[in-house]
Amino acid sequence: MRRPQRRGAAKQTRLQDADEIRLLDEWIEAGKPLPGTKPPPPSKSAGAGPAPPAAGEHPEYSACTLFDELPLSQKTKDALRKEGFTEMSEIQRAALPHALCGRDVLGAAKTGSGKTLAFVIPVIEKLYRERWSPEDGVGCIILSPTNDLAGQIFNVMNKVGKLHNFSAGVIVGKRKGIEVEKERVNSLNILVCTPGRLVQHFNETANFNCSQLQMLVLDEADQILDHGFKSQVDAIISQIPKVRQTLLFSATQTKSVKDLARVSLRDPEYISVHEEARTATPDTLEQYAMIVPLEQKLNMLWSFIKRHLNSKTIVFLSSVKQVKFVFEIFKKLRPGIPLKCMHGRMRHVVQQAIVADFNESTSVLFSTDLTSRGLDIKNVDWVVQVDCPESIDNYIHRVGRTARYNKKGKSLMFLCPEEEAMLEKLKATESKIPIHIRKPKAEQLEQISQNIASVLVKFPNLQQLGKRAFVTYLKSVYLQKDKKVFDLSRFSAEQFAAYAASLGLPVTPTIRFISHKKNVSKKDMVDLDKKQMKSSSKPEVIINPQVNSDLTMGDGDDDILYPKKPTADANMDGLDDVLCPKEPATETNTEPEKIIELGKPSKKKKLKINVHRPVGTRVKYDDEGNAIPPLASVAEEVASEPVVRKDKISQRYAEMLREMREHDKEDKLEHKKSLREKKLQKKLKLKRKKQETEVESEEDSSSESDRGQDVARKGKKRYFNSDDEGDDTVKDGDVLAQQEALALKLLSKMHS
Ligand SMILES: Nc1ncnc2c1ncn2[C@@H]1O[C@H](COP(=O)(O)OP(=O)(O)OP(=O)(O)O)[C@@H](O)[C@H]1O
Repeated sequence: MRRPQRRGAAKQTRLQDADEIRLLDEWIEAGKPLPGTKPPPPSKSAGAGPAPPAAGEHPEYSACTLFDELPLSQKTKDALRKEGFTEMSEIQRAALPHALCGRDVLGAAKTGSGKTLAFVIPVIEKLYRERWSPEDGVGCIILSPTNDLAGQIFNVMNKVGKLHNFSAGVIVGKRKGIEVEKERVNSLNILVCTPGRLVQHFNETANFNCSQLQMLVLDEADQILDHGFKSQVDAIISQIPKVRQTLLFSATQTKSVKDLARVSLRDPEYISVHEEARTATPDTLEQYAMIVPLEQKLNMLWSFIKRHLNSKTIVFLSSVKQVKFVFEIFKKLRPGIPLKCMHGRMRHVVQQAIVADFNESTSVLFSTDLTSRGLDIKNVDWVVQVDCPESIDNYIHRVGRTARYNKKGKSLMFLCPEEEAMLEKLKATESKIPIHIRKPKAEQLEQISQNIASVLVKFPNLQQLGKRAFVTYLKSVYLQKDKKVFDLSRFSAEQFAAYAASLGLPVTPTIRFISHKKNVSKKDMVDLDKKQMKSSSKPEVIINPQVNSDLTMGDGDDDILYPKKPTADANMDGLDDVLCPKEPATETNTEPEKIIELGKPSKKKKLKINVHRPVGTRVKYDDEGNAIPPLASVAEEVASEPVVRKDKISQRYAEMLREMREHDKEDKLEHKKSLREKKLQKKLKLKRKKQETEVESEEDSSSESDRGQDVARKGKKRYFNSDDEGDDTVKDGDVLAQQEALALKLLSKMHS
């Protein structure tokens, strides 16, 4: 019962579709723009909505401004409206009318201007009007240079084509799951893929057939037609029909006839909507460049991030190793904002997760050029190019990750003084890049080399990564084609050493590939390594004095790292956001890990006194608590002279001798004085005693007349007192005679 009903509904739909397709074909044919024409500037009434066409009437669509005014299927229009796309961008207005009527298009427009819809819509409409069904196999191939960009295009395709019945698939990543893919690839109508993976299917998948292909699209066409993809693109072209529609899009389009001949374009419409524009980059983008010595780049990057904690930032570095190293190190130092990293060595699912996460959060994404093209991430505030872009095109694509689709954005590029030729190229009139030079003050830089060195001590595997980051950076410069900009021979051995030190490395890694260079001799490098090995395990950063003085030259208004409060003037020149960024995010831990935590644990040590210390080797300390070796305090701090000066030492010895003699003299005088005092005391004592005796004898003589019984009593007593002096016995002679007489009397009585 239900089956006939369903069949009936399907038939009804088919009939409706057929009617719509017939109408669309007529409309497209009747209103198609003349070859080589551009749409006129949008009229003031644009956006008011389409006037309903009268029956049988086919309104002009080559000059329209709304998607609804285009000869598109109702399903596509409905999907576009649901996704919020109503008004067309410039490239869409210019490219869609030509593409819809089946012409080949070579489209160029600034980054973030909506090129994706300019090719996705014609793809869907073409297959719809050709009444393509799943059984018809591959009808369209879209080539993208990277997995992520292919995924992004596939998502747009899904949104715009969600009401249609086509099957579409994204073919990217590694070989994992390829067997399942081989079984399904022939039933997909639209393939979004990287060139390599498509060639793989041509080579390995039985019955893989693209003989019915209607359309070939190359996004980032200049890159896909470049050397890197040459053999793959040639292989693909050889496998697909010559009669097809071809669309090529990029922000930096190839004009090479050779390239175009390879993809056999037929009378292509060259649509470059911003050719006459004042700038090659979005008008809403503010662009800055700073001259930063190689060894100061990390300090500068750290200082920038610390001062823009509320900004979503993409940081471009030139190699995977550098991305990994800077990401890991900064993560350990904790700037106070979430950090992410992205490079080609990650699995595709991980890349997807990172992009999705970065899309939603305010964070810093360290990346290689993997994300420099096409990636459409919401609300990126800053693009920072730590390493010089390899070309102007590369610069345009990198900065194009911000200021997308009329949104504001800013970019900052660090250039080594040796790479200033790139600045000249960018500033050349034909480049059309309005870039401003900013000279940061030296005090704006937070020096983090020592902190990095401490992290490396704690995490030896990071030291290995640091070495590799150092080597791969130099290698990437060495391998660049543009020698006017990239020339390692302009760097001195000292600069390499300072750069290594800025990465926290204790010694400069060996750089074999530049040992043959003229002005960086092998001897220089070896000498430098030896010097560093001898001097200390913590390398010192050598700052080029010329560059350092340049850094201090900036005036206050150039301030990117130390933004000021907005002033009327700042607002006038559009620098307000640079000068006064948003308040830092409130993070629980915004401070970098202390060096102590990163290095060895700090324990309070007990003060030990070395009793076995040889005499004269006592350690002295300066005002900041640094140990001074004996006699070092007399050394003069003149870098060009010997640290310890002999004449100063002998002068100091003479002074010490004079001081000692003076002390000796004083000591002797002191000693003499104390001796004299002791003698005096003794003398005084004797004198006092003598005086007392004299007083006593005077008393005796003065009372001689009254003595009577008292004298006898005193005499008796004094006699037995042996302590009395001799003089007294003489004075007591009478008493003795009396006693002798008494004794004789008693004796005679006894005998009788
Ligand atoms: N007509 C439109 N209306 C509103 N938003 C649009 C429109 N067209 C495109 N956009 C939005 O503009 C953003 C940039 O579009 P898209 O990624 O296609 O730019 P692009 O020109 O391909 O940039 P790139 O050169 O960097 O690859 C996307 O977020 C997209 O959704």
